[in-house]
Amino acid sequence: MEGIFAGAQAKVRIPVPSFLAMRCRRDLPSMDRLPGILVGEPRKSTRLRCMKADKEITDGHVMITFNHDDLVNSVEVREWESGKSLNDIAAKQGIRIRRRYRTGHPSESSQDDEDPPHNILEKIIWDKEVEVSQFKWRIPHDALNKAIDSAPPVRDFVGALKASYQRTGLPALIAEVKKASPSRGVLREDFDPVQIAKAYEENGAACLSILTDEKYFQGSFENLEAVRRAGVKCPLLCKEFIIDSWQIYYARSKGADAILLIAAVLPDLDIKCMIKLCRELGLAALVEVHDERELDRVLNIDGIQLIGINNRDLETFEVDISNTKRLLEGERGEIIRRRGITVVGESGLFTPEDISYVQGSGVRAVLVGESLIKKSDPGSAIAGLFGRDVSI
Ligand SMILES: O=P(O)(O)OC[C@@H](O)[C@@H](O)c1c[nH]c2ccccc12
Repeated sequence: MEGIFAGAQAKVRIPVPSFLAMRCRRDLPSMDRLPGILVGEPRKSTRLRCMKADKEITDGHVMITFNHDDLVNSVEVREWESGKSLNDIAAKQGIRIRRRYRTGHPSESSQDDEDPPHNILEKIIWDKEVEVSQFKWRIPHDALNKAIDSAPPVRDFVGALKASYQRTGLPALIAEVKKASPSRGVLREDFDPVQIAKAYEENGAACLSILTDEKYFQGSFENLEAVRRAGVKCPLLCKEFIIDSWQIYYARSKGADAILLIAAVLPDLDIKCMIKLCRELGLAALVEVHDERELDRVLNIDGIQLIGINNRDLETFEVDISNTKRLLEGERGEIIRRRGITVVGESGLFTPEDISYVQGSGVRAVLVGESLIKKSDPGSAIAGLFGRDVSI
């Protein structure tokens, strides 16, 4: 595989997703986890190497054009070229979640035995790495491309949130279709995702969030597809632990209108490239943060429209809704307002007081699961959550 090097002002076209690269090259360096950006043998050269856009790889394939400078100047690329591992690079950005496979290949040694997962989020990610690598081989790229071609059109997720806020004067609701969670166990036994989705829509939800992780949340991509096929008009967020651009294509093929990117898991360059990919596919990206450091990282990335502040610490499960207020105070809140970024308050919202508390902090949308799904009638629980009927 030949590397290409572009001159100072040239554009570098990079094939995404990385799974194609993985099919062509088995000797990828650890950085192949970045979404299709870094391939080749960086240690042998100080020059940036990108995969040559040859026909076999690019046929019928979405290409993303990166400004050459974006890549060369990226800290990750420079560090990678000097031989650092992805986990080291991520750790320098304050990311505590480590990846399981140092080389990116499940066939090679993992760190399970020496140093098992430190917390539940890390465990979820390690399992997800295995799951995604298996899926990628099972669903060939051509099939995925065809599925995307025949997928229903993307709806405007951010537009739906803004319209709802303007209509009601209350934070727009992203109602979560969630059967279970690792922190709370099974939330609802009689779980019919389509029925619940319709009830949420009828009762004023602006958008829906559909859990697709099976192992920890008892969700599925079938649920996402079924809700989309049932004619629900609310735009859909695919609630998945995304670590690879392949998953974004997959979510799109199943009818998602938006995806979630978790800053506690993804290095900056992953977030940048995934956002770019979302734009190419017409998807919205909800970028989730939990603390100031993550928010600062995300605010340094161009093109972010939607930031989620999770009140739940995914490493410890502790929930504290004052987290939203703390993060939006001062200059950070100012920057967000100036840029017109929509902030979503996530998790632990149960009462009209909770809603007005986060609204007062600057939130224009809320993501709510447990407090609705546990009620005998989740649809009519929406009016109870907001203190009034928000469907009119
Ligand atoms: O059920 P709650 O406390 O209302 O939370 C909903 C949502 O915020 C939560 O499910 C969530 C937020 N971020 C996540 C990331 C992965 C899985 C789940 C989540």
